[in-house]
Amino acid sequence: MTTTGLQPPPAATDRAALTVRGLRKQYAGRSVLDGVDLEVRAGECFALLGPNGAGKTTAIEVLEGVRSRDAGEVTVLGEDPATAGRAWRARIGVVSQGEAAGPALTVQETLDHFAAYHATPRSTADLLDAVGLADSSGTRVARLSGGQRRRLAVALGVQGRPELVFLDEPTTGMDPVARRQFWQLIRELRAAGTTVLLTTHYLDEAAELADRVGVIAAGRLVEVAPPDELGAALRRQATVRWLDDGAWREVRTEQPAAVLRDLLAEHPHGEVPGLAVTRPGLEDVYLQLVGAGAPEVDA
Ligand SMILES: Nc1ncnc2c1ncn2[C@@H]1O[C@H](COP(=O)(O)OP(=O)(O)OP(=O)(O)O)[C@@H](O)[C@H]1O
Repeated sequence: MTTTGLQPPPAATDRAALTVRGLRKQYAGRSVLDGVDLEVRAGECFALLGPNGAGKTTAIEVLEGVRSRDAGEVTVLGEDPATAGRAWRARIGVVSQGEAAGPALTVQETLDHFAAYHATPRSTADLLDAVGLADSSGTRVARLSGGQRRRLAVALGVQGRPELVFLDEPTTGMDPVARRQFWQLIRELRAAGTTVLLTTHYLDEAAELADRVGVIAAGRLVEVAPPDELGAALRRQATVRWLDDGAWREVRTEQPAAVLRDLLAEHPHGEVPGLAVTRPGLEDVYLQLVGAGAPEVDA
């Protein structure tokens, strides 16, 4: 695997790698996906965020062609995953939440074994390096830690040089070093033009890797935007906080400078005690979008 140094990644193209229109899915009459529309461009890294049970895995499995849908149009690399054949499957890589390999083989044997299923597999040595498993190549899969198993799953998912790779919570259980190693792998895949669709609960991961983030809640995509533009209306709101005779005062405003001017005019000879101006970060915005407990933003 080659490293990309400090070169910027190539821009995603205008060509769609996948499109989803009106995707619906129910389990036992309970709606999990309630009309999802989504387009991921070729070469793009797209992160799907959402709380537990929001339907991320269901959506990704429909796109992988391993789960049926009740309604909607889905096109992935030009084909409907529900009917696409082996040639199409060879063009996608899958890292699911489940176990990716049997327990009896070693890491090296596992990668060598699955290499035979691909026309032009990445070399086992490169994969071991890329996911940081070189020192564990002789370890049986049964003896790997949870985080090491995730690394092996990631290696297997990208082994066949897929055009499009689906990663469902790829870094769950990984230690911070392994996560950063994984991030580097994703940057390298993206630099090579691979389209990446991942789900994650880590907002820093989405911010670090994704060109765009989609937030799914109550069966719908409630917002799609680049990470630093997510919840733009919410982010415009600043909170000005200060101590007034020992009691905290707080004002939410789109014009914090005006509030500060008034405050400074009231304190001509000294500091405003406890003064702070903050804006919501990605986590605050996310919590607002999924309706989970962050403070309301006033107009
Ligand atoms: N095979 C199934 N049969 C019945 N219900 C299911 C099935 N698979 C998932 N569900 C339910 O559908 C909802 C969405 O599940 P899904 O796994 O797609 O969510 P998720 O967003 O991936 O969650 P998490 O972040 O916890 O992985 C959940 O309430 C789950 O219990």
